[in-house]
Amino acid sequence: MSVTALSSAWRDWIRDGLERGCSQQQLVDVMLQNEFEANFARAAVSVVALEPRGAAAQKPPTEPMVPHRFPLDGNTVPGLDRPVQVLFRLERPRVILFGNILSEQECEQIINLSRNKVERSTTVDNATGKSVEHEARTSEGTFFLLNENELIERIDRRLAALLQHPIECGEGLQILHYNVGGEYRPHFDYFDPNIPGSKPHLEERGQRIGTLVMYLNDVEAGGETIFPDLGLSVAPRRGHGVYFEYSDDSGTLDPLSLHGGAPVIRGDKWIATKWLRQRASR
Ligand SMILES: O=C(O)CCC(=O)C(=O)O
Ligand SMILES: [Fe+2]
Repeated sequence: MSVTALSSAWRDWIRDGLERGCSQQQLVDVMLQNEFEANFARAAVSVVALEPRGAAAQKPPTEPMVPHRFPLDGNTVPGLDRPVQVLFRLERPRVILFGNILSEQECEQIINLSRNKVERSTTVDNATGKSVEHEARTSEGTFFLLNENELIERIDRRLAALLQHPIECGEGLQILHYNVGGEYRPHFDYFDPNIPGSKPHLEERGQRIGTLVMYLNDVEAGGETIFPDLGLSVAPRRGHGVYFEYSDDSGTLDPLSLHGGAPVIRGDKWIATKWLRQRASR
């Protein structure tokens, strides 16, 4: 199945690409790699190319994106290289639990590639924007660059098609490992625009707009992803992933997206997180 609807993220991506000097054909080629239908991709690029500059600023705020981004035929998401299921969906804020995003083997492979690389996790310092260790985040972690190897490339492509967001506008996969007692206390994933430390991040790639937390193993007890203000907790299950959004098309941030990783009670917990950004690196 091909993608036949243009999200605002793709529209912004086309506009940015044109401003950076990419040819229309280069942009169309990337869209084809991301499962867009050829005529649609060509039309979309030429329409955006004809829009007056600064149109983004004049665009009226639109409704928060709605689940039609995931055209459902039955309860699986079509157009991917494996049958990803939708297990539950909350409309506002958007929270979707997907099943079967990753195979058992892919989960194992990611854990094995990460086991010797993980280091104590950090958080973004409010004042400086630098990464610092913090008691609120007692996990260890590592990153993969976009398309770092064949496995990560396959997964990044799948996630771009699933979330209908260009690969370049995603951050590299982050891997986290929590031992017993390890947790990530409730926090927002978006950069708080009122905090000086957010500035370099916002200038570089814009705001974060959504998060997909994928579970790489089953956890014997604890380790749920919790949304305290929604009264929602998601139990980790290998291959599943919980996706949530916190910024609508007009850039309004949603504090209901407060979330965390509850302490692991028994066993350990491995996750892979994909953060979506408004734009690619400049
Ligand atoms: O551990 C979890 O379930 C949540 C992780 C998380 O919030 C994050 O990586 O930003
Ligand atoms: Fe988070």
